[in-house]
Amino acid sequence: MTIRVAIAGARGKMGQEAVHTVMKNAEMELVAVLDYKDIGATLGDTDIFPDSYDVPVFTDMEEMHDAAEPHVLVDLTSPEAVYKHTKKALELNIRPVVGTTGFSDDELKELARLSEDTGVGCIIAPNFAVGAVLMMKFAEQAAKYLPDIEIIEMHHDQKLDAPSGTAMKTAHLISSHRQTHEQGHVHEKETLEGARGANYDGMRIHSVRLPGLVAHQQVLLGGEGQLLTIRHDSFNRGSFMSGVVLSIKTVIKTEKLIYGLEHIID
Ligand SMILES: NC(=O)C1=CN([C@@H]2O[C@H](COP(=O)(O)OP(=O)(O)OC[C@H]3O[C@@H](n4cnc5c(N)ncnc54)[C@H](OP(=O)(O)O)[C@@H]3O)[C@@H](O)[C@H]2O)C=CC1
Ligand SMILES: O=C(O)C1=N[C@H](C(=O)O)C[C@H](O)C1
Repeated sequence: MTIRVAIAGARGKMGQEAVHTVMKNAEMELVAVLDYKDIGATLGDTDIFPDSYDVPVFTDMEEMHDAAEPHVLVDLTSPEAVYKHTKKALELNIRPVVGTTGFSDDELKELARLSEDTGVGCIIAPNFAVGAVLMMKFAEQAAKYLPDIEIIEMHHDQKLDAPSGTAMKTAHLISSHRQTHEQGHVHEKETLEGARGANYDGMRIHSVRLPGLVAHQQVLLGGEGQLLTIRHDSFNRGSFMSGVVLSIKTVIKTEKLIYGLEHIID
């Protein structure tokens, strides 16, 4: 069966890479693009893609569903749009593969419930790069032995959400093996607000935003006289594409919400 794929956010940095990836994949067909702006009738009408990319563009998901009948919606948009898109897709029986970050815990719970109720599979992957998933898993394991942890995530300066979805997911995984405890000195006091970063169960998360960066994270685990640093770098957005392809192929066989690529990689 050819998997009929739609992409939301196709004009973006990740979206462009995903468009080319799906177009090149023999097991998939890019049948539609969802945008919120009028960018022309097809992707080829934009300056970004070759004229030959005659993929229809829709601004309404229901219209897209009726006309293009996609099996999967890959969402690479913005924290503002993603919850609404994912919910709507589940209601329309389109399986979401979501790379967009910035969900609240309540939104994730609500989408998991909706996916379970409808039996429509959904994959939400805060990071599609296999190396990043390994970094998170290694940190999760190491936290059992070195529970004092600070996460430093570093991204390009166009990123809208902070902390990154990867940092949030890392903290979430680690917290399952680490007793909640405050770190640093009990009388510690910030003389400049934010100096100690965000507090997740006592773990600190620091977000760096600079031009030139793509996506990078270090997990620092401190112990008596020692420091373990687990680091991952994505130098380009090609690093995420094998995870996008795997997620599209997996979501088709899934009937519930899966949060994190670690649940689907071998
Ligand atoms: N899971 C993963 O591995 C990765 C996830 N990401 C995440 O993916 C998301 C996109 O990242 P990136 O490509 O860098 O961001 P970009 O800003 O480059 O791209 C987002 C695109 O989505 C468009 N967009 C915004 N709202 C809508 C909407 N309602 N419908 C359709 N399109 C919309 C934007 O259009 P306009 O600019 O005109 O508003 C833009 O073209 C982010 O949340 C980022 O954190 C990024 C890399 C890897
Ligand atoms: O915005 C990005 O670029 C990225 N976003 C994801 C995140 O928030 O973790 C994944 C990756 O870090 C790149």
